[in-house]
Amino acid sequence: MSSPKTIRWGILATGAIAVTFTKDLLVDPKTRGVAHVKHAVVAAASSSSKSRAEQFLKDCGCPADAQAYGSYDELVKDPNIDIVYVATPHSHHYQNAMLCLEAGKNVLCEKAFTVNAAQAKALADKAKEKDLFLMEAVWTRYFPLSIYVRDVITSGRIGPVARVLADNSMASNPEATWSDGKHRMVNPDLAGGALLDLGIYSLTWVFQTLYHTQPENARKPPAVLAVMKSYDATKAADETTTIVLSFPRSAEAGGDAHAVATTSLRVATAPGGNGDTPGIRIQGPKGEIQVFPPAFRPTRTKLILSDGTIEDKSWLQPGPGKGSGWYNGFAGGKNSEGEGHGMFWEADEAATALVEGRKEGKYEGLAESILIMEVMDEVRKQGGLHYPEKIETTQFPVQL
Ligand SMILES: NC(=O)C1=CN([C@@H]2O[C@H](COP(=O)(O)OP(=O)(O)OC[C@H]3O[C@@H](n4cnc5c(N)ncnc54)[C@H](OP(=O)(O)O)[C@@H]3O)[C@@H](O)[C@H]2O)C=CC1
Ligand SMILES: O=C1OC[C@@H](O)[C@H](O)[C@H]1O
Repeated sequence: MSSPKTIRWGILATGAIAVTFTKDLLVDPKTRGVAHVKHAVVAAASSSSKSRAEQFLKDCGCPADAQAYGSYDELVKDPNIDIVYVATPHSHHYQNAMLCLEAGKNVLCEKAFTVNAAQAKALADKAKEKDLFLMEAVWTRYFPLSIYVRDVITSGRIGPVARVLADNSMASNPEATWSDGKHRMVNPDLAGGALLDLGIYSLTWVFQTLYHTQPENARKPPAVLAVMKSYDATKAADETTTIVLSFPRSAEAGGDAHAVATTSLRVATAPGGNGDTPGIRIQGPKGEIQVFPPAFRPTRTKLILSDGTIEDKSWLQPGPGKGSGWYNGFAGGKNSEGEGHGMFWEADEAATALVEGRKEGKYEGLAESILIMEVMDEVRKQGGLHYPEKIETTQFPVQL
């Protein structure tokens, strides 16, 4: 067998998810049965200071020779980097990813990909022009759990999917948790609110089950009906959003399919713990697949068929051994002992694409990311949610 190809990563920003992702990059891929690629963290940049980038590299346990930069401009000029992971707030993704692409760097960019579809399209066009890899970091799509769910659907075990109910909500007590309104979850200047941060996962489940499982030539954009409630403290970022979608389908494929995607910062998918309440239900005439919360990092599925079959599966993330006790950068629970976080699956896919010369992610290409942004644009239009022009613009560069 040939030796694994090493992909060299640069980390753009040093916040909570950058820490989680970088620690996952450092897990030996063999612990999850991956032998064809390896990851090296060769640099990180902080817009705040070089010393912050140095501290980040140290805290994550990166090799001592990894380079620290005090600006993103310096990072993208580093010739030793194969791909940059963009981990800034949504508001900044467009400017930061464009900076990378203009500098000739491949990009894995955190979700939500951009603030709107026009920005997503502009990034896709730039990646194409420069012949670079570009992928939205919707990590959940790359989990073995998600692959299993899509396989159950395409194998026809529940029949043609007729309806999907998908929720990703957290009772965050926002007035107390983010009382000054500056946090990215509620700050309109950072494209805050439930939809772009959490609702993207509800839509991810809808799209990966109702859209991505269709043959490419049969995939059609859905009709969308939405309501939004704004968060009182800002009157701008959304607190609760509810979306009804109808996917056109041929009669042979089961006819039109419906979905309800919900998200909230006020109520929880499963109050009192992730227990026995499925956050996602994928329903067909022969049964349903349930996925248990949190929607972004589920570890349990239940297939219930009308013939009495029940397949209850646990999907703990593999990891480096007992008691790693890693920091989990967000609400929703701690990793179990010895587990990795699960962000390495998307990193493996990005690395594999680079090795194979592919320019897009396998389980969510750019056209699908753009379509989901178009759906979110429509939801915001119907719900009356507008972000400041400086973060909606496709102009580049703009100082944010
Ligand atoms: N996939 C997942 O599970 C998760 C994804 N995310 C996504 O990752 C992104 C970042 O989230 P998270 O890490 O929680 O956010 P943080 O606020 O913890 O970190 C964001 C980082 O971006 C940089 N930054 C640059 N400009 C700004 C600015 N004006 N305001 C705030 N930060 C700025 C800062 O790094 P520096 O100073 O070093 O430049 C900051 O530390 C978001 O898009 C979010 O949706 C978040 C959580 C989980
Ligand atoms: O992507 C995410 O998943 C987990 C949430 O806690 C976080 O807010 C969000 O950005």
